[in-house]
Amino acid sequence: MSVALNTKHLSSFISEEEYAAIYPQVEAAHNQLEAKSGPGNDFLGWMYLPRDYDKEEFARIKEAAAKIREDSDVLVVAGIGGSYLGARAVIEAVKGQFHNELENGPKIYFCGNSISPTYLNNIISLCKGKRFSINVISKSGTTTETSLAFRVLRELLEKEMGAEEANKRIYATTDRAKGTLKQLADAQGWPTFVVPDDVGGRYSVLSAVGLLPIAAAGISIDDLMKGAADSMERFSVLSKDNDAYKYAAIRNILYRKGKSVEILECYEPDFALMNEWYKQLFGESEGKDNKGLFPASCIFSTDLHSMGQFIQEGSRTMFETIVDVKKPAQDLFIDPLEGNFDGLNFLANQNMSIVNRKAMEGTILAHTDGGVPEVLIEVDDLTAYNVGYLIYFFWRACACSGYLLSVNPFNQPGVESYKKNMFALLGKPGYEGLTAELEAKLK
Ligand SMILES: O=P(O)(O)OC[C@H]1O[C@](O)(CO)[C@@H](O)[C@@H]1O
Repeated sequence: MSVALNTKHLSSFISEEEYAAIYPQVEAAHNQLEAKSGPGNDFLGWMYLPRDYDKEEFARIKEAAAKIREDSDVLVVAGIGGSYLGARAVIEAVKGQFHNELENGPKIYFCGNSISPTYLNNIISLCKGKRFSINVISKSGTTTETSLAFRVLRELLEKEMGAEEANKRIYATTDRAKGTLKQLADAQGWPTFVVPDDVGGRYSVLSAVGLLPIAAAGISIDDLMKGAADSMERFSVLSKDNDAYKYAAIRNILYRKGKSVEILECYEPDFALMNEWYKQLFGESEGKDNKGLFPASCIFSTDLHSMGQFIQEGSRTMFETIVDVKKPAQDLFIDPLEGNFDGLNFLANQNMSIVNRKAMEGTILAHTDGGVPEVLIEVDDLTAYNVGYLIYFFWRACACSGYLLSVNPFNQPGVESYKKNMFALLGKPGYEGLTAELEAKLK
């Protein structure tokens, strides 16, 4: 099985009776999802997306990706949140963090995911003098971070390549009909791709939002979708053996026992952006109505040397969910060293992945002794197929987990507060009433 939940380290934290007691609630959450009767039911387009996706658009995505790979040294992807994280997460998980340095295809850079002028200047430097293309991604078409970066990069592209050529190198992924970006794209004749109405940002990686940059990175989107489709077949069925639902149940049981932080962990650094993707997925879905597990993340053994002390002995508020990647993309045989000057010959004559595994096993036992529940999500490897599989697993689990918590897992009203204040402080027309009040608070 590509992805499997392993609960063997949980026996001292959760009893069989507790699993049985929460099951009727899992059943109710499942029924709400399938009947589309729960809160946020207009955002359930992800549920059967790996089967029902737009095949004609999928073919256009592949064509656009092939063109980008042919005519571009650089692809800049402008987007934030769900319009950023999934694409980067899949690319780094499958191709590795150093894909830009090690692969022959176009370099893929992401921007519009902050308001840092330093970051954007660096992106400009990476594009200047290169044959570059832009994929601007925004469902709303109005997100400040994305729009600002896109405005600057579009100008650069037009200056470097002329307006006519620039128009052939801008790919807009946005709403089917509404929004400034859609209007602009139509007026300029840019190829456009659609963020489906019923798919929210954090559930959009398997739409054009993620698929175009992922395909441009040379990853098989067929494999990615096949993995997600197989995962959908398995995790859309109600049963006590449904690992996605069981994971959701575990999260809820632990939350009710005062474990208010979940740390998603992996012993592969290439998973770091998948951690970030997970944080948006669960954070925006569950953190509302003064409820929710705080989604945190670590890469081990790296963070064992920074966060390890806290996890072992700090306040007992967290549990750990470890994504156990069974087979690394590459292994490394450790040769013995004559003289054993570094004292490391006890590690020799085996693959480095074994050392990584022993570090994981030792840590799990130590943290369990420290009172931290340990959940394992086992995945064979980080190929496109299995990453697609994992994505759908987390989607299903998250939706169920949100309903178990009695929140609407598909909205994110809280995100507007910072935007409103920022606009007022920047003097955006329409926000004048708030400006003086906020400025007084800042004095
Ligand atoms: O695709 P858009 O509309 O630019 O939004 C980007 C992100 O911003 C949010 O709406 C939050 O501000 C996220 O939910 C979303 O993924």
